[in-house]
Amino acid sequence: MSADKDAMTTSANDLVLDLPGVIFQFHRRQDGHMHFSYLEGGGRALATLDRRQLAIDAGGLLEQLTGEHYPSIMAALERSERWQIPLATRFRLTFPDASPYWIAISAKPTLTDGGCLWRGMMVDISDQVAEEQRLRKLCDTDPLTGLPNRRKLMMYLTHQASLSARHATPLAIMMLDIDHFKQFNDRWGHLQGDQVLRRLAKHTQRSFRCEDMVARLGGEEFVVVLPLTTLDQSVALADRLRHSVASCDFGTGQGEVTLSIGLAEYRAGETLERFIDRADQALYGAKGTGRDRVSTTP
Ligand SMILES: Nc1nc2c(ncn2[C@@H]2O[C@H](COP(=O)(O)OP(=O)(O)OP(=O)(O)O)[C@@H](O)[C@H]2O)c(=O)[nH]1
Repeated sequence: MSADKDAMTTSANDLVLDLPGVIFQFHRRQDGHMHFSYLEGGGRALATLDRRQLAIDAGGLLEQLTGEHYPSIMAALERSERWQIPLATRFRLTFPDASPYWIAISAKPTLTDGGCLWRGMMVDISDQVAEEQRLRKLCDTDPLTGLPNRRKLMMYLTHQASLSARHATPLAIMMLDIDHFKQFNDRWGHLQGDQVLRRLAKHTQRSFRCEDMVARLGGEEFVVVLPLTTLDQSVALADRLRHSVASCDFGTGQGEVTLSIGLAEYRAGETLERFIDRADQALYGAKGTGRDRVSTTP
């Protein structure tokens, strides 16, 4: 028999060991007991799993390995069993001292006397998820400063505004703009201008708590979202930032960079456009009354 023919007649049992994932049969009894009655395949994740334990009782180990994803896996099993629809979900497997694996699972349910049996496969999608995360970060990040961009800002602000409206908690935003930046660029050059934008981004981020988001709206305009902060509190924070920036050397000497800052506190029910516009109007108020100042009014 030729080598080609040998390769074609390889049995399914041999093939399964070389799969880049696993095929399985998983049973859940009505009393909640779960086990894998079959689990074979290749791939990095399977090598680290305690298959003997999973064959006897999978519940504890699954809960331990999937952590915060465990409830959503259980909910997906529940839906699949109740409606007899294919199980299709993804989850993270976490092992001590190793990076987590992302696994996609796809299986067909069959009702049995004592519960439900799923037959299907699990595939390691860690590389794909890492790529998705890289692309998402790229979509959400301003390339010059590394700060969240307008898209990310709007998503965060939408979430914070809804929390503020639901819990009646304060939410403020700070709109900041470098004064006479055109003159700065003209005098020191565009590259030095870029350097100022990068350093100001870092400086501003370091000045706030991690739940406050500093984003670049575009040009020399930045926004800081301040959850659980009233207008009065935001005035104090803005003044502190303004003073620290004015006394900082961004590479061309102290006092070369100053900020005008506009502030607004969210009013439940108003649109985000209106909220941002009020902060913008306040910023124009600060520009119109001399710059290097903080304003809450147009
Ligand atoms: N270096 C650099 N400059 C930028 C960037 N984005 C916008 N600018 C410059 O920022 C300047 C903004 O100018 P203006 O809108 O006239 O505002 P301004 O000169 O700061 O004046 P006021 O805001 O009224 O104090 C323009 O010269 C833009 O070219 C950037 O990414 N890098």
